Amino acid sequence: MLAIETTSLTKRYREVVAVDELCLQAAPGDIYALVGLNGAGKTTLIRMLLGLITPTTGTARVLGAEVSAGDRAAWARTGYLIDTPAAYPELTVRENLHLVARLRRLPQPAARVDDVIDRLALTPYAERRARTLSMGNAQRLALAKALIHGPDLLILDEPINGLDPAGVVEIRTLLSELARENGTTVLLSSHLLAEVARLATRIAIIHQGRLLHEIDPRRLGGQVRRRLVVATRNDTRAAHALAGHGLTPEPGADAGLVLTDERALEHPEEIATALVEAGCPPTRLLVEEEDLEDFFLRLVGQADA
Ligand SMILES: Nc1ncnc2c1ncn2[C@@H]1O[C@H](COP(=O)(O)OP(=O)(O)OP(=O)(O)O)[C@@H](O)[C@H]1O
Repeated sequence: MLAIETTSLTKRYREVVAVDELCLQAAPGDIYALVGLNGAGKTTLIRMLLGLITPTTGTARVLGAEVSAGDRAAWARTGYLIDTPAAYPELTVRENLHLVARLRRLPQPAARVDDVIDRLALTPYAERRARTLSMGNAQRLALAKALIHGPDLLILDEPINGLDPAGVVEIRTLLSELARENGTTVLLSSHLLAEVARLATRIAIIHQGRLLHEIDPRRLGGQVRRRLVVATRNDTRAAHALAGHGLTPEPGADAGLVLTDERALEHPEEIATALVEAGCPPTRLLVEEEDLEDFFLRLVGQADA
């Protein structure tokens, strides 16, 4: 059974198509990341998955059941964080969490609250009023509320916004553990692409409401562009020598030469040897790889062209 499955899911607001015939699938234990420019449709998708808005056409299934507003069974197994972290400002962190535990009618609420405070490193702030929390700790409290009932599915809109670098690492570790050890499925949206590349098991690039590309980050290496950057003291001579070996050097943006020939990328040492033999040894030789950000911008740019 899939944790999330959408079939031609579409949401229109008058002339705006916020989500357009979207077909996505996330398996249990996936950390599925949605990335896209502002207005790409990520939040609209998340709201449909949570039953907060109804699709114009198409369907969404979550944990095996079609999403419908007010479905308590699905709500009991799902945790979510959307919009700005909302907590009762005058209540303490612990009181806020007790309230959620009571609303969800959890057995042994005090133990659950202690456990989630500990998991999210909120112990030093447990007796602080929510309004006095820093943005990062407010975000931790919001995550604690999403996690308190041990959900099978976590839906998180921008969960690492506002966290400091240490906080980002903590949340990454926590989400990875939940997915790996408990089989929790995590669907998240984020603009922090470097972080997404580390955390996610699948990445969906959403553009103008459509699924532009789906990536397995472990195989990103097979999909991104690579190039060999060579610097020498005499680029004209070096270019001539490399062309003599059947290669196609291009001038680099600043200086030096750029090669994209497969042979050059696989065997940069042959390039070094050829340049030494031609009397212009490399002062720099580096295989550069597009990162997720470059890859994302290139795909989005191509889609708009
Ligand atoms: N209630 C609404 N009424 C009209 N248009 C809307 C509504 N909600 C969203 N939209 C439009 O739908 C499109 C998708 O918006 P959405 O908020 O889902 O994007 P997003 O990918 O979450 O963006 P961001 O990264 O900025 O949060 C945008 O063009 C937005 O203006």
